[in-house]
Amino acid sequence: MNSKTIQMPREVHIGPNVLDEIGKICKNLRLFDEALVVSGFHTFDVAGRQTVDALESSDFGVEVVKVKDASIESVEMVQDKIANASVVLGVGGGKIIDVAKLASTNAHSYFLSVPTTASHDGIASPMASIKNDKGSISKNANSPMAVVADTGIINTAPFRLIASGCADIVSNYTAIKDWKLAYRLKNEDYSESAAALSEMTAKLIINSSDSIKEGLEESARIVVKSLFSSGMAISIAGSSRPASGSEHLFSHALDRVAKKPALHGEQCGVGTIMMMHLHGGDWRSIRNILKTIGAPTTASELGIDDDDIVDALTMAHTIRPERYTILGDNGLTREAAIKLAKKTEII
Ligand SMILES: NC(=O)C1=CN([C@@H]2O[C@H](COP(=O)(O)OP(=O)(O)OC[C@H]3O[C@@H](n4cnc5c(N)ncnc54)[C@H](O)[C@@H]3O)[C@@H](O)[C@H]2O)C=CC1
Ligand SMILES: O=C(CO)COP(=O)(O)O
Ligand SMILES: [Zn+2]
Repeated sequence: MNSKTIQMPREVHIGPNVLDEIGKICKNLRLFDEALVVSGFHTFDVAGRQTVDALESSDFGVEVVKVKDASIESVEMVQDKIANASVVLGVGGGKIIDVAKLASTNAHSYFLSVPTTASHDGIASPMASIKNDKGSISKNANSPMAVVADTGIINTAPFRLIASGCADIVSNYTAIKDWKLAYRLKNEDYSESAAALSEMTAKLIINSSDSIKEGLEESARIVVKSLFSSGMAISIAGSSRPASGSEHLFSHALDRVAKKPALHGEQCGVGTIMMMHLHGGDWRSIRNILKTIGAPTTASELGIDDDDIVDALTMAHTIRPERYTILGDNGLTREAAIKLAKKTEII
């Protein structure tokens, strides 16, 4: 039996105003002197400035770099700025955290994940989804040393972002079905524990769907903890397989074809409805759960043209050819894609 290394965050700080403690958190982790804060242009105002102030009040020298996308160029730009920083902090949404995560890995620096929204399950995972002109590449990275999730800040984000995070978790259902299929048909490595954790996390969100409401700090806390658990399933598996299957391939394809893509989790949620149908599962219950949460369930709710949905369905299998899913090696024909999207009332 070959050996396996599982990386997980050492600490998770979750609650209102934990961001004010980030300087002390870094010192307790034996991180000193210089820090690099990576943020988005908007999220710097949301939490980046506050992060800098808290670090400086703990005698850190702080440099700031702002990025706008999750491209390899952004990763390299951040990497070049790490220099003497003992720690890199990603303060923002999924793209910001992924860029900071991969840049710090490449520069052999420590990384702290400071999510400003609960919209994706990359806050604690050891993966970074980097975009290129062909789509999205899931790259191995180091898990964050710590996650500092200020639910006071996360709770003030537009509720659409939290609903998107819930949809990203619900998508674990079809991801696991695809993973089991690849295990049976292609003898792909499969982890029962990672799959069980991933499915349990999705079940938790489904069972809480009635109580996840806008403006409730408790809702933000429930979703952050679920996103964290989903990230742990990715850690145990050593890949994004427990949380990323055919529904994610559809979302990554949409990112390429849509004029204005929706949020990652929103697209994955709609993809889950259709892929659950392909798996012969209860797609209507997935749709009802997403409706209860307040996540999109149709092309028009995503703000995406019907043709783009069909185009993304027909090219999804090409996004990551090595990842076998219900889409098979040749994917959907255009006619089958139209039929699927209509049957599930996406278009
Ligand atoms: N590495 C991993 O394991 C995973 C990575 N991902 C990646 O994460 C990305 C999706 O992340 P998202 O956060 O959904 O999208 P995003 O990072 O593209 O955008 C988030 C948006 O929300 C805004 N925002 C963030 N916090 C806010 C706040 N408190 N108030 C107001 N606005 C706020 C940001 O300015 C930005 O416009 C995708 O690239 C996806 O591939 C998703 C899941 C797992
Ligand atoms: O989005 C993810 C899990 O929710 C990561 O998946 P990818 O590996 O498809 O980028
Ligand atoms: Zn996802």
